Amino acid sequence: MRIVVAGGGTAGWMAAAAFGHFLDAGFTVTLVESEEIGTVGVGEATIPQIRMFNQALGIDEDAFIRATQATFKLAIEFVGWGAPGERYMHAFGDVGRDVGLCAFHHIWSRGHRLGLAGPLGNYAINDIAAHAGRMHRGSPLTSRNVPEMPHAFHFDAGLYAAFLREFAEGRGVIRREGKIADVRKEPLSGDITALVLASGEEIAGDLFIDCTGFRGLLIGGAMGSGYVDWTNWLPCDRALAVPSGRVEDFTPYTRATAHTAGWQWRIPLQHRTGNGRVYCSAFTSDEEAAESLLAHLDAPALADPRPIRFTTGRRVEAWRGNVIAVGLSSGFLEPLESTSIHLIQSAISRILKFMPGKEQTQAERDAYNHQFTFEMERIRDFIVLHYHVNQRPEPFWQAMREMALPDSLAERIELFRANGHIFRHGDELFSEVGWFQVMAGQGIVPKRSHALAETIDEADLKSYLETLNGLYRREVERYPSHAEFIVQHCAAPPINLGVAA
Ligand SMILES: Cc1cc2nc3c(=O)[nH]c(=O)nc-3n(C[C@H](O)[C@H](O)[C@H](O)COP(=O)(O)OP(=O)(O)OC[C@H]3O[C@@H](n4cnc5c(N)ncnc54)[C@H](O)[C@@H]3O)c2cc1C
Repeated sequence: MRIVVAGGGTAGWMAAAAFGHFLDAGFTVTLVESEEIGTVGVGEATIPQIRMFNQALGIDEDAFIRATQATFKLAIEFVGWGAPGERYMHAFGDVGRDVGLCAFHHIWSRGHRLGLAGPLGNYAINDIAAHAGRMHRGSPLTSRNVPEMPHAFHFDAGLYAAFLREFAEGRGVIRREGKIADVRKEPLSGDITALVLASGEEIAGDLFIDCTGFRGLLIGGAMGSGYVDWTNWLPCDRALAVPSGRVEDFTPYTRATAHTAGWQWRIPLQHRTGNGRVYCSAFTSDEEAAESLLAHLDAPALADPRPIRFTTGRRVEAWRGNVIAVGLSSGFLEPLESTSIHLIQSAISRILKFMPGKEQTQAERDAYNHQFTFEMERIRDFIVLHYHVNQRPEPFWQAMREMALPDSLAERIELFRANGHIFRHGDELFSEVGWFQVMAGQGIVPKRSHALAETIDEADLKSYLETLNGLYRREVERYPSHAEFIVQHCAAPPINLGVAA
């Protein structure tokens, strides 16, 4: 069985690394990439699932951090999303602890209504550690009543692809440099039989993984799988990315700050900080966006802002014929919750589960595409939630507030407003805890408390919340600072990136 991966960005090299690691005799894996075309070069914040990918491949975490100039990530801080000046964290891991059958979010909501609860983040160890700029890995130091802190990473996308390339080539993946100019097809089935490079060389295969980025060269170009456009719900269509100088005390969290017609990311790495502005071209100009981006850096820019254009949405079919799209070729959701690299990982694990043979059936493709669509739509809803529930005054934000929502999201918000219920649907990515942090963080208050939360004595409720907060705070005080933790375990060699004139 010959697998051909088209494209060598994050998606291409993650796929090649996984195939090289998990598939042995009977499979060959060839990756084709073009240095001339290059990669999108962004995608530097992740969610904790990336650790499962690294662990499955047997990658040592500290070696990976050193190789990619990575830092740890415990949360995303949202600044100005509910209203200008407000801020909250979407922290990884649990918030509080359930009491019997009563979920913590119901307990907190009642405490909040009675004026007995502090901010939600007081009850999430990741939030407390992120605010304090502290880091710890593994079992808590003091007490088994304190949870572990799940973490992810910020890393340099270019260094990550290089790291995975070395890993993949070490496991037999063959890399071919060249520009894909055409494809050969089997006349009856329409399946691709070979990629034709500009040099005339042909690369034959049985299964083609399209990792050609926004171009979607194989899935869209050769196979004609259309695109479902979600611009009506997520109208931001441009981004500007710019690195800035290293900050000494880097935060263990990503920051996403709302601005006039979009938002700005800040991703601190060991050697520099990644920044970018995502914006809606119907509400602001490229010049305004660039000026505002540069005015909100916390260190000098190291280059000129790099423009990127995109259309939010997904492929109608991510698997068509013998082509499966992975990464940006399969669709795009803006990086507000750092989900794209996770979607790559999830697609790779789905491909490995299906592991199509030479004879592929439509039933397999339908099942795969159904799972892909479900996953994308749920994440889409989560991102739309951030935009929709706002009290910001600018025209862009008013339009976001007034837009008609996808039914699946409208139902979810209505249920939460009524009595604080949140239910995870199937194996969607974000749990009740994630949905709750964003709903509460952006100011949605349920009208009624859950009946079980109502039965808790007020004094008990107060003492329970105080105990949890005290326990987590005392634990976090023992942890080293994020910067100290990195020095102790995984400091990367310094890189001098210089400062743009
Ligand atoms: C503004 C922005 C910010 C983002 N931030 C995040 C984030 O914080 N976290 C996150 O998880 N994700 C983020 N993403 C998404 C993330 O960047 C991508 O998911 C990731 O980089 C994967 O890209 P890719 O490999 O699919 O495409 P690319 O990186 O574009 O790679 C495409 C590859 O295909 C090759 N190619 C294309 N055409 C040809 C051809 N004709 N012949 C040969 N080779 C060809 C290219 O050379 C390249 O190697 C962000 C995306 C954008 C746009």
